[in-house]
Amino acid sequence: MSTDHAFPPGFLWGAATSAYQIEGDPLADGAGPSIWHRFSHTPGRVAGNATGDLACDHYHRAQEDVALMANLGLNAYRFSIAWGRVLPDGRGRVNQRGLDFYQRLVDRLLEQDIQPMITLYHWDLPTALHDRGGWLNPESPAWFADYAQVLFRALDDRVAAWVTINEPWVAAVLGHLEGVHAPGHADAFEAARVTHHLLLAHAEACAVYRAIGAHQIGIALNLEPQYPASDSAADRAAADRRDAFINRWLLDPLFFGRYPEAMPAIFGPAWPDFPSADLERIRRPADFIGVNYYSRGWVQADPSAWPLGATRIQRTDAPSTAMGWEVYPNGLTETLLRLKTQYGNPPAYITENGAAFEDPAPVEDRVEDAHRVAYLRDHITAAGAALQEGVNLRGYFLWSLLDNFEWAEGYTKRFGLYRVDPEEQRRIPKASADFYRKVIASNGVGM
Ligand SMILES: OC[C@@H]1[C@@H](O)[C@H](O)[C@@H](O)c2nc(CNc3ccccc3)cn21
Repeated sequence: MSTDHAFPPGFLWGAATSAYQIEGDPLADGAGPSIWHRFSHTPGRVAGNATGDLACDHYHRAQEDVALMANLGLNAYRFSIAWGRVLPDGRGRVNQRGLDFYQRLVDRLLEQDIQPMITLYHWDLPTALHDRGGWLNPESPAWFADYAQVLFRALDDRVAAWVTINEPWVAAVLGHLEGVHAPGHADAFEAARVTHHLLLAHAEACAVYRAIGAHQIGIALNLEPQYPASDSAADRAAADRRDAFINRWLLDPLFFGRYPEAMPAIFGPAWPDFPSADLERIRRPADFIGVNYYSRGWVQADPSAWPLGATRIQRTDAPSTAMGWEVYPNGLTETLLRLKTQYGNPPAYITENGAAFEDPAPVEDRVEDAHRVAYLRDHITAAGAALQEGVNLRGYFLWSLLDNFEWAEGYTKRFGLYRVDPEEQRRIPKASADFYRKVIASNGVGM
């Protein structure tokens, strides 16, 4: 069978980044601090006590980075807006200099025929709102809708697609249950309410957009297919629980207006009785689903592992990335096919896909990242296979354009097509950049 999966004309080939991970200078021009600024400046929270103060200095190098995107041949670029740059207090007063940065960025992208896809929230809540309860506050969906409206009015004439929230699951579970992401809470009673308010925030922003917007709006979910480590009934049940916990917890309310039945059993008393009217609002039809795919879960039953009684185990007989995530391209095809067979085949974008590897040192200003080239080739081929099965896939956004601030891992994990070291700020091309340029030029993976 040919592996040359031709993609349809108009398919979007993009790259993805987020504000806190690449911009640097988070308090410039009157910006207000975010929970990631506070978290990364708290000793011991991030590897090497790294912060986003430098990152890729994109706030001052945006023109250079847009030239890189044009040189790759991207026809789309997914980036996020730092809420605190636009609304330093999270609400009310607009910081025009912060908004102007994004106006200029959008205009530069359009000059290069690169379509902007803007993520409104990629985890960097203003501390001013966190100090009022943050996503635990029932007012938080309204705060988000007001912020979204400011951006819709300022930019919707030039922006093809909006993503409301990036990975509500990660924001809630890593930030409020496991405590390894900002704001660093480890409270069983927070994650379910934070997730619910993030979904309501998505719904309220969609409602505002329906009234004033003219393009597309969606949400980006981290979707990870779960497989039992053995065919034992215990492992199969554990994989089902982890599938509900990671995938269906978000998919089912967004598409069916209900949470999976497993959730109250998983969380017990920490699972509130959510009003059905809320679920009806959450079920508002967004225009597309964003799929952030990296790997699959290989799941073993483990009664000691609260709250699931299941753990994701590292396979020793399969290749994995520097994050310890198994390289499993078929999981991308299976995840996309699931959206077709179980969730009504909605318009979908792969809003993130990529890998961190221990890249070799640059030689003559180039990095030979053969592992990443292989990962990308296999996953783009897997996306093409899903298209051939009738999945309503509209685009692919590679994570990431640049090596950047990888959250709690700091700068120790590199996902970029270009190598960046914060202390010197050069953009050193990798072999994967050349590979991706060829994929875009031929609209698919050849041979
Ligand atoms: O880790 C790579 C990227 C990260 O840099 C992005 O900001 C974020 O959107 C992102 N999401 C995933 C997949 N989900 C995930 C699961 C567990 C921990 C962290 C992220 C990977 N990534």
